[in-house]
Amino acid sequence: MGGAVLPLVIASVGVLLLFQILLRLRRGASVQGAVVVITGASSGLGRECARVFHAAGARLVLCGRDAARLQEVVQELGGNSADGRRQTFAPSTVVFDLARVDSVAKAAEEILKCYGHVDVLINNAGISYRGNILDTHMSVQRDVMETNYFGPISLTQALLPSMVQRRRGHIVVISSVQGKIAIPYRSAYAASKHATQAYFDCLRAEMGHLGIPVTVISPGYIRTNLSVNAVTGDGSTYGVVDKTTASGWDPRVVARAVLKAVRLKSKDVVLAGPQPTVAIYLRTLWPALFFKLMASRARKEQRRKDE
Ligand SMILES: NC(=O)C1=CN([C@@H]2O[C@H](COP(=O)(O)OP(=O)(O)OC[C@H]3O[C@@H](n4cnc5c(N)ncnc54)[C@H](OP(=O)(O)O)[C@@H]3O)[C@@H](O)[C@H]2O)C=CC1
Ligand SMILES: CCCCCCCCCCCCCCCC(=O)OCC(=O)COP(=O)(O)O
Repeated sequence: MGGAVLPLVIASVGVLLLFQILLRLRRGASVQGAVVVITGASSGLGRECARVFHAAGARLVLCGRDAARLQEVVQELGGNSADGRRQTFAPSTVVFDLARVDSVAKAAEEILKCYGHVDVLINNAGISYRGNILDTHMSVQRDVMETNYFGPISLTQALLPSMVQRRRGHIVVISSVQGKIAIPYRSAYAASKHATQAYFDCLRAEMGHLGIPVTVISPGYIRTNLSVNAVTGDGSTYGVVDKTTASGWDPRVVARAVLKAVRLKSKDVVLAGPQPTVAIYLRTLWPALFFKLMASRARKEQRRKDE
């Protein structure tokens, strides 16, 4: 009996490893020719997603507030071309401010006019925040929520009926590790990302029987302009490249992971190192310890500011 255990364990580990390898090798559905809308495509992760999805043959609709910066991306990606192996397409652009809900419905109409339908919507645009709650204007709390939450959900709800009608489509949202754990001095940002996680989890459940997948992607720090563009408690721009941002993941790596998640129709993806990943588990499994660690982090940061 004892002699049979070892081979059984070895065989089980072997099967598990094989399963892991097969999971990694999965490529999923192609995005060749798919109509992919990317918000916040003028910089950072959105711009890298534009590069990656363009190279994979997607027909892009790039969105942002700044027409000139979007045109730079279009110029860089180039016109229609076919190299025998893959056809790529010149992107279209739609310029609008996600924080102005009235402009979002009009923008959705414009987006639909580009190709008549949308296959994948990537809600990527967002803004971060730095400040303590005591000194933060209520208007800042609302503004961050408009850009990061109400904007993306308005665009999603405006494009969803055409997806439901076609029984085809895929909704993706770039949330953050801070959609799963709340860290000090990020109230507006973490709250907007927690709301995002909740809304798109509800949407996934509601769209399940209609065959429209919903993917929530939660990255850790990425090397972009997010901290430079962040808003502070009085509404001014933070304007600093934080060390955490500067030492974050390469946006090209994150963009490739976004493409993979779209191809595999993944439901929920965390793209972060061991610390944030452990913190996410700790928040659920040992909340008392997590809260202690966050309080200590807040004290340290306050001391640093006071010095
Ligand atoms: N960088 C990081 O460490 C992390 C980032 N993320 C998330 O990744 C996403 C992309 O951010 P990232 O690339 O890092 O930051 P960037 O600041 O480089 O890019 C943000 C993009 O969002 C667009 N944007 C901002 N406000 C609005 C608005 N009101 N209306 C329309 N577009 C807007 C900007 O376009 P423009 O100004 O041209 O209008 C810009 O293209 C965000 O949702 C962010 O929360 C998640 C985890 C970590
Ligand atoms: C290996 C043992 C680890 C023990 C775990 C201790 C808990 C450590 C706390 C870790 C907190 C991680 C916070 C990560 C935040 C993050 O990645 O945010 C991503 C962003 O959205 C960045 O936006 P920001 O504007 O804050 O730069």
